[in-house]
Amino acid sequence: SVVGLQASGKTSFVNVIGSGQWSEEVVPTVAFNFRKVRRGNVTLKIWDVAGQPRYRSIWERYCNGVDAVIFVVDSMDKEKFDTARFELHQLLSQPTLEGVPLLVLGNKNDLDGHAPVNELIKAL
Ligand SMILES: Nc1nc2c(ncn2[C@@H]2O[C@H](COP(=O)(O)OP(=O)(O)OP(=O)(O)O)[C@@H](O)[C@H]2O)c(=O)[nH]1
Ligand SMILES: [Mg+2]
Repeated sequence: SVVGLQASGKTSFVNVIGSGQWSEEVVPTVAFNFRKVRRGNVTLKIWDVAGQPRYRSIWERYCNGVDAVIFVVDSMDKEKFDTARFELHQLLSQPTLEGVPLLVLGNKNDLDGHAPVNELIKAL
C-alpha cells in the first residue's frame, strides 16, 4: 500500500514501477488505484491511495493486512513535513498496523533544495 500527502508523488512512483515510464500528465487520485505489477516471479499488488485530506481516514483500510506500507513524502515541500509527520504517526498508531513493515520514501529529490535524508528522519 502506498500512502502519503497529496502531490507527494505516489501515483508517479507507481507508474514508474509499473511501466518504467514517467509522465507529467498525472491527475490527483480519487479514493485509490489498484495496480498489479509483475517483476520476474513476483507479482506486486499495489494500492495507490489518495492523499487529499478527505481520503486520509481510509488509509488504514488499505494498509491493514498488507505486506508493506510505503509512505511517500515530498522532500521539497518542507512546510508540509509537520502534517506528514502527524498523518504518518496517526496511521502507525492503528492497532491493525502493528508489525507491518514501513518504508518512508523521500521523493522529488531530483529538485534542488530538497531536504536530505537526515532532515527527513528528524522531521518525521
Ligand atoms: N520533480 C518531481 N516531480 C514529481 C516527482 N514525483 C511526482 N512529481 C510531480 O508531483 C505532482 C504530483 O504527483 P502525483 O503522482 O499525482 O502525486 P500523488 O501523491 O499521487 O497525489 P494524490 O493522488 O493527490 O494523493 C505531479 O505534478 C508530478 O509530476 C518527482 O520525483 N520529482
Ligand atoms: Mg495519486
